[in-house]
Amino acid sequence: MAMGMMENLGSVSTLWSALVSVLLFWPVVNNHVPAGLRQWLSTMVDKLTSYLSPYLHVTISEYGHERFRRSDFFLAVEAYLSHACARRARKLRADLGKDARTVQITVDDHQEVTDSFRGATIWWYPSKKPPRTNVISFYPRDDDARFYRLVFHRRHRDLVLDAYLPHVLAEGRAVTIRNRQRRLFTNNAPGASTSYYSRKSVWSHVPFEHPATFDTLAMEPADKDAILDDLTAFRDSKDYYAKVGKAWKRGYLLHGPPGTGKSTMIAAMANFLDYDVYDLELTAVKTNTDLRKLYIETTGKSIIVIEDIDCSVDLTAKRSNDKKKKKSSDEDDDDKPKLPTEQEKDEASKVTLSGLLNFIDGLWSACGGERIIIFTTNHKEKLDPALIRRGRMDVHIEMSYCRFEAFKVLAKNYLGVEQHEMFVEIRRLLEEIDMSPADVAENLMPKASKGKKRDPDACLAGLIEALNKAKVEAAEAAKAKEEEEAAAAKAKEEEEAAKVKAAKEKEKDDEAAGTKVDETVNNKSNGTI
Ligand SMILES: Nc1ncnc2c1ncn2[C@@H]1O[C@H](COP(=O)(O)OP(=O)(O)OP(=O)(O)O)[C@@H](O)[C@H]1O
Ligand SMILES: [Mg+2]
Repeated sequence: MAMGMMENLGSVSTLWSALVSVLLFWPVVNNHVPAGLRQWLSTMVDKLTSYLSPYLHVTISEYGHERFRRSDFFLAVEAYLSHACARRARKLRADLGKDARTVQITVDDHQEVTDSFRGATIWWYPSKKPPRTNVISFYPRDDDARFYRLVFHRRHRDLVLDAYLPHVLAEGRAVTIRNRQRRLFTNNAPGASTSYYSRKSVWSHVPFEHPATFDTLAMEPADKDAILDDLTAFRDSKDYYAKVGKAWKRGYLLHGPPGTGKSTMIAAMANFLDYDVYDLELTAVKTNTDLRKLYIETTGKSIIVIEDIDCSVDLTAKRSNDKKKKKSSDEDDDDKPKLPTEQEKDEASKVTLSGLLNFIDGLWSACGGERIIIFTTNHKEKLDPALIRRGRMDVHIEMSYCRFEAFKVLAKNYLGVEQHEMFVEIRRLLEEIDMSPADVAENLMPKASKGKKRDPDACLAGLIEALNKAKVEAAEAAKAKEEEEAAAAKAKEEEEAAKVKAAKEKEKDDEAAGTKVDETVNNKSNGTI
């Protein structure tokens, strides 16, 4: 920021600057004086105007201290002005947003806009550095860099510098976040490179446009409210996490049978929190180092997801093998340093459980905050307890089969029906039959092939039919299982009986053999054979 006098804003400052321009800048603009004299004149103008004018100005440059990166402050001001003041401007600029879909409206260069803050009036003036025709710049941006200049009365100096500018920064950032196109990142796309040495980004992304929300998510209302409360508390707890010295992150484990809404829940969470989603495919990560790099390249306000964690890497087995290996090497420990074997080298270059634990909560989690980590699995019991203990996976959410309350949400979403006479029957069936919300939803969809319009009666009748069919199938499956178990038990019983019989026969044979030996011994002692 540079402070000094302003030339052309506000009624009083306009007068000053017009006067100054006419008297002093005219020859400068026309290049009628040599460069050295021009600079001296310019300095004198600054001194004179700052002495005489009651107005101060602050300049916010597009490239700040960094030559290749647009200053965050500049971007925040741009967003703030578009949001708060553009309505009052007469000249606007329209650009294509970063996502190349939305139109971004900003205040045009040289277009004055006014803002007021706690009784103070502030004039904003977007502008552009004039090109320096006789200078060849190494940095092309030097010649077309834009800047914002704000002008205010000097009696508001403290208010503007201490309160207004921080307010503009915070508001501008909030607007940027609200307007941004959220993204779905993946490490398993052709454009992404997970190699540590590659210069390419390790993530590639597409716009995140999943329509799921908590309103459309079918689950018990009490469970849903508990999750919403937890997410809200997390989002608003920046200060709390800082106070207790914890990285600002939270882990969720979503477990349950297929089709119960785990992936849908993740999308609903991302939409609720307005976060990006990083879909981490562990099987595509070669080493722990690559895993670390992936973590470092995630940004705040994001959800990092590892789906089907039990299938991704055989982490449990690896750790127990490691333990066994360690034990056996301890046993024949002869105090000699050993070089790693080829197999050990190979193991070291893979993603291991400890690598994943580091990923979740190690040193690396210190870089930035506001991240949610979600694992999903169909088999919670297969996971290593270390991976899902509280503190890593803070909340365990069981996604279960569709019961009546969840069904009501689906009926409302899919059919627009909140009450129906068939609900009583459906409630009874759902209480005794395990059907996933995905299957229930499928039955509520109109059958396109029949070319029918969405008819709630037909859809609900179809669901009842499907539930009854599932009931019969479940009964048959249970009967078959029972029979299988009975057959297995019978086979085991027979096996046991055969074993007992064989043992008895052996005993009998042994006894018979023993009598024969006794007789021989007796005969020997009597002198007869
Ligand atoms: N609880 C639910 N609420 C609303 N829709 C659901 C729910 N569960 C499943 N669905 C519907 O079923 C489809 C499949 O659900 P989803 O992919 O979320 O299941 P999942 O639990 O992730 O399954 P998997 O374990 O196989 O990954 C979704 O597209 C959604 O339309
Ligand atoms: Mg899923």
